[in-house]
Amino acid sequence: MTTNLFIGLMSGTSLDGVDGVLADFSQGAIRTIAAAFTPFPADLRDELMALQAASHNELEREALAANALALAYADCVRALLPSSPGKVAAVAVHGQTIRHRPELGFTRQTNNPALLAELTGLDVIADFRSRDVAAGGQGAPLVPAFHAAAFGAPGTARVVVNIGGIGNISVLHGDGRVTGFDTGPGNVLMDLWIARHQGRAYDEDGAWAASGTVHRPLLAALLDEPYFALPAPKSTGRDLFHAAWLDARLAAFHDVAPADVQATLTRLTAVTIARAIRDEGIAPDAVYICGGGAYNGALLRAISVELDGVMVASTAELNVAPNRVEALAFAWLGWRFTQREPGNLPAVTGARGLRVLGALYPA
Ligand SMILES: Nc1ncnc2c1ncn2[C@@H]1O[C@H](COP(=O)(O)OP(=O)(O)OP(=O)(O)O)[C@@H](O)[C@H]1O
Ligand SMILES: CC(=O)N[C@H]1[C@@H]2OC[C@@H](O2)[C@@H](O)[C@@H]1O[C@H](C)C(=O)O
Repeated sequence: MTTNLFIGLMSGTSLDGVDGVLADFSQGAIRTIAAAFTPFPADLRDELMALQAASHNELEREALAANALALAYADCVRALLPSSPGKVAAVAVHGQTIRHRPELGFTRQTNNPALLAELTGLDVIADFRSRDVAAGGQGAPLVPAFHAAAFGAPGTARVVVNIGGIGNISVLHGDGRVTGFDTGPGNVLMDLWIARHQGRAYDEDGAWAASGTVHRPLLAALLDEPYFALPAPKSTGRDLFHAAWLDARLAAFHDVAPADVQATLTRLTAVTIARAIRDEGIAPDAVYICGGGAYNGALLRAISVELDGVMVASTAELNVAPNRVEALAFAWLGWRFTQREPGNLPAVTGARGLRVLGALYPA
């Protein structure tokens, strides 16, 4: 019997591991049944990081990394299956973005969906972005359609902000329109800086940033990046916001203390998100944050300050834990694929039209 039970798997630009959810989309509802997180083994994380830029023998190394990635995805599926009340219709898997160049006509989410189908015995739906790019779109962000379905309230203007490695906003206008784009760095630069100075993967609750002071001239230099002023549709990734990008801008600021740099990078994320929201010209009832950045108290406080007077909360207020939203979005996109319903929003990605997103690897 076919069910509306889907597993969604997301491994994003933070390169921390795989977020998975088991969800039920019966009768138009969006219900999370279980969630799991499978961290990447250190060697896989290192290799996926190395594959973000041109390097030696990368064709073979990408293929091997894709195989290892499929093993991590299969582990996450195995952690979820015991919670399933019935047969899972499909696993919808994002893959790992290693290159995102829509302006050149491609985006690459490395993956081995055939191996994942083999390992799980389940239908696997993969490669959600390339059809939108083929239709002239950015292929990203894709979550706005899901944000509208899950968090939209007719007549109410809301903004949903995903703060992963990269940040992206979904603007749910009161009249039903949905707009959105990538704002720029989410956690990626903060993660990089704390790893370099303290050997930690991220700044827990933003405590290190909170111990420092924002350096205004450095903030201005960072905000000078042309990406921030580009009109939508636009999307970005580690292709632009990487260590060399940061180091080039820090070169003139050698005397700034590391904690002050962290405070400034945290403020950069807050300012770019707040400006993006303000530039949409709406007065939202509330701004809801999801993604790992929702667990960074210093960042949330900075966003509140920048959006003076607007309520800032996490999507937990809308009954979805912030770290489950993206995986749930891909489960939903998988369900849309099986219904042959479009997953993209041309107003967001710039594609020529609505498209069914994904490709099926049968069980
Ligand atoms: N307790 C916490 N305190 C501060 N930051 C946190 C915390 N938990 C998670 N994060 C941040 O969230 C990041 C992971 O976020 P998430 O899983 O949403 O990103 P992603 O899905 O990989 O990225 P993207 O959405 O760009 O594809 C971590 O790298 C870290 O920077
Ligand atoms: C190319 C790519 O992988 N983009 C990711 C990345 O991470 C956040 C932001 O940049 C967003 O554009 C997208 O992910 C989410 C899930 C999206 O497509 O909506």
